Amino acid sequence: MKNLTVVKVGGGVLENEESSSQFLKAFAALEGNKLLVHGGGRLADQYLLKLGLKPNMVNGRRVTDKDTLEVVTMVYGGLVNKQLVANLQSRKVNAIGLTGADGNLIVSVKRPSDDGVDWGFVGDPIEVNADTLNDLVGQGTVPVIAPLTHDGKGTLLNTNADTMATVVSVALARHYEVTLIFAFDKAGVLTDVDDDNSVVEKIDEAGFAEMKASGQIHSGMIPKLESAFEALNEGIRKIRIVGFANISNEKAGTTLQLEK
Ligand SMILES: Nc1ncnc2c1ncn2[C@@H]1O[C@H](COP(=O)(O)OP(=O)(O)O)[C@@H](O)[C@H]1O
Ligand SMILES: CC(=O)N[C@@H](CCC(=O)OP(=O)(O)O)C(=O)O
Repeated sequence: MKNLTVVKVGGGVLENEESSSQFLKAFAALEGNKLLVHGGGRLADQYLLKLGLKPNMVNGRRVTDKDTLEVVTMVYGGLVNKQLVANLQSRKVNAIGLTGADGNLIVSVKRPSDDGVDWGFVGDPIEVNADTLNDLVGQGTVPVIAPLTHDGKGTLLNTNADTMATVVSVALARHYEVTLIFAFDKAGVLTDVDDDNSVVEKIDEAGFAEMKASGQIHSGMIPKLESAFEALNEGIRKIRIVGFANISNEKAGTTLQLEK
């Protein structure tokens, strides 16, 4: 089977021009088939505030009312996605920018209200059109996917970018040996979130549970690891969580392990 590297890059990297450019340089240099899933949560926060709207995150996911959906559609599907594509084109990577609605790539269902949270226009993916992505990759293009999906009835939905990367990787595992890399603004999973020298080299689900219980792992790292372990259990060959400039360094960052 052919290899494919799926990279997810988060808003912490993209909100800063220098880190964004450093990441894109490293991504452009990756050899072989590749695909990029991007977030942009922190940029969405900035634009929401500029427009007088209040960001509302619960357990790492954004409560998305109608106004917020309009802003995230513009920020993720427009500004961030197209800037990434243009930057990659300048590096001779033939990127093609897509949301989950384009080519019917990802269909999702509106997340039901739970624990008293009305999520609004948040989508949980139920179907990924892996064949279309496979065709694009096969043509030598590099899909760049924004964290927006659709319900098949005309409504766009906001979907967590870590979840997008996971479902895309799992769906493409039918066609490729997939390596999934979460690139972000820390060196990896850390025992001390303020110390980039405290990288945990390998983590399994028991280790994750322990670090979560002790409070060493918190906030955005919880949903990231939850979706990453789901992908590992569904047959993704290798999953790494690593600093944005080190994606091609096999030894850098944290590698997820199946329970022994
Ligand atoms: N143990 C940990 N190791 C590294 N980062 C952690 C840890 N616990 C919490 N975090 C936080 O998780 C953040 C990454 O999650 P998130 O902001 O959702 O990422 P992204 O930028 O990829 O969207 C880090 O910036 C860090 O503040
Ligand atoms: C439903 C939901 O939470 N959607 C996310 C999508 C963007 C994202 O995940 O961006 P990062 O990777 O930069 O965090 C949000 O709007 O924040």
